[in-house]
Amino acid sequence: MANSVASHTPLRIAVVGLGNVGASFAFALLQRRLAAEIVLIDANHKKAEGEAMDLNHAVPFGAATRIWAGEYADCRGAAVTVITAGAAQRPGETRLQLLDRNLAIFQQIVPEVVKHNPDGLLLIATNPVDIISYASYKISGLPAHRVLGSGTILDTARFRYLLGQHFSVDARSVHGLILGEHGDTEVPIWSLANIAGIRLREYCRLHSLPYDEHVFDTIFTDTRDAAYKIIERKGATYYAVAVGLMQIVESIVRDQKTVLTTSTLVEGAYGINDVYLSLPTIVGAKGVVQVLTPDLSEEELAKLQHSAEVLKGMIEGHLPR
Ligand SMILES: NC(=O)C1=CN([C@@H]2O[C@H](COP(=O)(O)OP(=O)(O)OC[C@H]3O[C@@H](n4cnc5c(N)ncnc54)[C@H](O)[C@@H]3O)[C@@H](O)[C@H]2O)C=CC1
Ligand SMILES: CC(=O)C(=O)O
Repeated sequence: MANSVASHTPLRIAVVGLGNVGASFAFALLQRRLAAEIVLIDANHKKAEGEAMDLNHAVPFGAATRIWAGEYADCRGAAVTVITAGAAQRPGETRLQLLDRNLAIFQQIVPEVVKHNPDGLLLIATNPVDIISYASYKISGLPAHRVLGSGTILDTARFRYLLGQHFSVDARSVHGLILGEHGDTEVPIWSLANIAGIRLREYCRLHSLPYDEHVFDTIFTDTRDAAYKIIERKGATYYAVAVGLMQIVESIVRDQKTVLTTSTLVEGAYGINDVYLSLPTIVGAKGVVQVLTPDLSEEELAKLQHSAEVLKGMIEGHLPR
């Protein structure tokens, strides 16, 4: 019998925008050895070239990955195109204030990506991420399950970290959700936060700890305002979001079906329609596999609906109809 070599398409991930977030993401992706090929695209091609050179010099230390600075045509065949291009917040600036600048950039980028890669997924990190993800869905014409935003994955991680610190429990064993906008109207879901399935109020009772509303309020405001505090100190945030993006990509390329608080199109859940925001979402090879809708308290539901209204107001005021 003649030997045959199975045809094999190398797994390609494209990154558009090689600033703080894009470069950190590419580095995390390389270390995780998730992709055979990583193509780096930036309006500043020299920046992409520099990042490709630097990352390639890490290849002999472990990960056999082909990395290069490319053009949009190189998005062809990419399983996921991760877009982190655009303006970032300056100290004191809100995410929503970036909208018009980043919308103009996405009106150029998304058609280019989709022209060369109509079958891949888009993963957006650029802020305001919920509205830019919604705009990308509209501009691309792709089905919504193939356009995801990083949403509140970072806020959920910050929340779990701070709760872990408070309770002296590994953050990975603390379960909590931040839903809604990745931004000022995001909602902490206290009613479901738990350690080993034990709700926090009960956990405090069992361990003779005070359930101090003031302390928990501070944990939430520190979660919500973390980006402002980091940007004030070091100018930008990038490591944690990069690892979060890597986790989303991992769940896609390995079809892991991890539940992540990605930003996705909401169509009817909690009475919310036609807006991208974060709900717990099963993410797999096709992108969004299912959006989960756990029972929320009345207060949480009202805050989530308010968050949706704020995002819809921004969409109506800024996106072409
Ligand atoms: N979703 C999240 O949780 C987070 C989102 N972000 C957002 O990510 C975005 C990027 O942040 P940084 O990397 O810190 O910014 P950065 O300024 O370091 O990098 C932006 C990159 O985009 C490139 N770019 C600009 N216009 C472009 C175009 N038309 N085509 C291709 N590339 C273009 C620039 O050349 C630059 O390399 C910002 O909107 C920021 O707010 C940042 C952290 C967390
Ligand atoms: C910049 C941003 O969106 C964050 O760190 O949450």
